[in-house]
Amino acid sequence: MNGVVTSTVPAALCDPLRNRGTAFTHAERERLGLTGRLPAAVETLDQQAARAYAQLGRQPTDLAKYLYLDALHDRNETLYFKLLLDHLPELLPVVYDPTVGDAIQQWSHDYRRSRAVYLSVDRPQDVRASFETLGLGPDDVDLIVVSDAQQILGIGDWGVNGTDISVGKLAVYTAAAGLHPERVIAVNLDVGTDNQVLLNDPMYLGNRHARVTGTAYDDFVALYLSTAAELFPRALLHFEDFGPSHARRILVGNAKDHRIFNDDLQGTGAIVMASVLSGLEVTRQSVADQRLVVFGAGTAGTGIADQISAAMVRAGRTPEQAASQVWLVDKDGLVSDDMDGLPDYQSAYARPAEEVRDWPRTDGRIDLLTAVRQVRPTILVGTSTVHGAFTQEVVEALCAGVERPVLLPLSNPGSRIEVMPDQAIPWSKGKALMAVGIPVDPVTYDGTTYTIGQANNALLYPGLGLGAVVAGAEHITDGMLLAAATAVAGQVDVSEPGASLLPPVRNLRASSAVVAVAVAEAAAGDGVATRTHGNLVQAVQDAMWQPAYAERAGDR
Ligand SMILES: NC(=O)c1ccc[n+]([C@@H]2O[C@H](COP(=O)([O-])OP(=O)(O)OC[C@H]3O[C@@H](n4cnc5c(N)ncnc54)[C@H](O)[C@@H]3O)[C@@H](O)[C@H]2O)c1
Ligand SMILES: O=C(O)C[C@H](O)C(=O)O
Ligand SMILES: [Mg+2]
Repeated sequence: MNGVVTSTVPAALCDPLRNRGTAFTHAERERLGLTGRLPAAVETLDQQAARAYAQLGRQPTDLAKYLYLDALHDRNETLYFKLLLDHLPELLPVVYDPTVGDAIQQWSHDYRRSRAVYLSVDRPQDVRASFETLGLGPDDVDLIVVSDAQQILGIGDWGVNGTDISVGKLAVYTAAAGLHPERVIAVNLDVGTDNQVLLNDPMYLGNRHARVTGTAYDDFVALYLSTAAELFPRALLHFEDFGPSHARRILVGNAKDHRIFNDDLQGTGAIVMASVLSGLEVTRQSVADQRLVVFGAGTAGTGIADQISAAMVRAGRTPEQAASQVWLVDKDGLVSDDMDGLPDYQSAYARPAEEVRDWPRTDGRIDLLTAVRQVRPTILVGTSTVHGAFTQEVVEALCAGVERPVLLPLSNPGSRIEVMPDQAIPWSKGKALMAVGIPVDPVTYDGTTYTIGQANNALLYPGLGLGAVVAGAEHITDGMLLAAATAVAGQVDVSEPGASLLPPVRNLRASSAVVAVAVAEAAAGDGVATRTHGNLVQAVQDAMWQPAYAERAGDR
């Protein structure tokens, strides 16, 4: 017995939420059974952070940095978030997009451990027990991020490797908006994978069969939803990176009964709405008068079309008029109503075949360039995953059509983006009002420096989630999404030439707090709030977890 005890790492050093390593005082070390198990120095969190940051700096690649931070996350959560928060613009691209995409591709090879919950379609009887192992009660969980990893970023199906998109999204929730790290759960729904590389990789850690589909898939998602909602009735259920055929169906089918949020549809739609609102500040136009072309009409693209057309309706258009100001271009070209087998999320915006009968075609399709020439869009969005799709010709045609087009190539990661700003800004002669999904450097053209905002849902969903939690919102309403978008756009001053359309990542905590207040107000206005607060600004501040050691070691 003795031998076992002395060779075991003490519990206080193993629990990442309680561990404070060399910051434990001597009295705490004694109380927690750590006497003699740490070097003599007693450090502050700042001293530890300085060492960790130096260690991080010695990692040779972003992927190595990701793995270093991942291990730190599993060792000492306070220190991890301290580091993240102190260096957010530098580290967000490491723990999140784009590096998380590389990490996911390597995940089974790099696997050490993770606190995520893995739910296997082959063991539905384990779903409840898997959550119960966490030892959390009905009031203990604010948020669960789940992914079935069918459409990770723009890199497709990564099966159980996609676990880290849930982990990464949660890290951003905590870093950006102070969601309490102990009150959140990352979940992977392992329904198999159609990724042949994974299925033939001896290291692959997930279920080694094709994705289940049909009723078996639907039943498993329903089981997840009902179990999570029953065990953690206050939790917001965030869906991430589901495939296009499932994402919308799951959201629409369950929005009435569950506190459910789809980030790729709703979060992306809202951050794009924020970019558009800022762009309209520059052009001094109404959203009601916009013409939107979406290239890549999947989950994100149609979510964006929904949000922008909903805003047109709020600005006075009928739903039919709003839909008539949207054009979708997908693999088979411009989406028109004579196409066979259109998915429902595209058919809502299909153009009448009659209207486009005389438009020029290439190989029978109306391509993006033609659509841009014909429509003269005021807003062009890219969510296609097709790198380079916004060619010089397309950008020039866009600028020939309107004075200051809004240009949003949003595909992630960088290897998928439709065009980089350092190309598009000169091609547009500085006219395009741009934002992109990944962090990029400013572009100087003709004496003006253009700061490119990051139209990534990460600038929006953390504040949205925090606001929903503070309000105890039963649903995420369109009003809450628009409030979030308006609050984000309200934080930028676009009067200077080249100004960013979105607030900078370095202000993300403050920006998220502003979003949270607006969202909680909208939740109350829409009648979905279950908690009221005398002073909402203070309530939001109080709800934001800070990376600092609690008074008494061992307390969380
Ligand atoms: N910036 C953000 O916040 C954000 C949010 C969500 C998604 N995204 C990005 O958007 C992209 C799409 O994500 P998704 O979840 O919507 O994926 P998705 O698979 O649901 O949609 C992609 C769509 O592009 C279409 N497409 C593929 N090749 C095409 C081509 N050659 N021409 C025209 N259309 C083509 C597909 O048919 C599909 O409809 C990804 O790169 C993702 O990272 C960005
Ligand atoms: O995860 C991101 O970086 C944004 C978005 O959710 C995506 O799927 O690309
Ligand atoms: Mg996503």
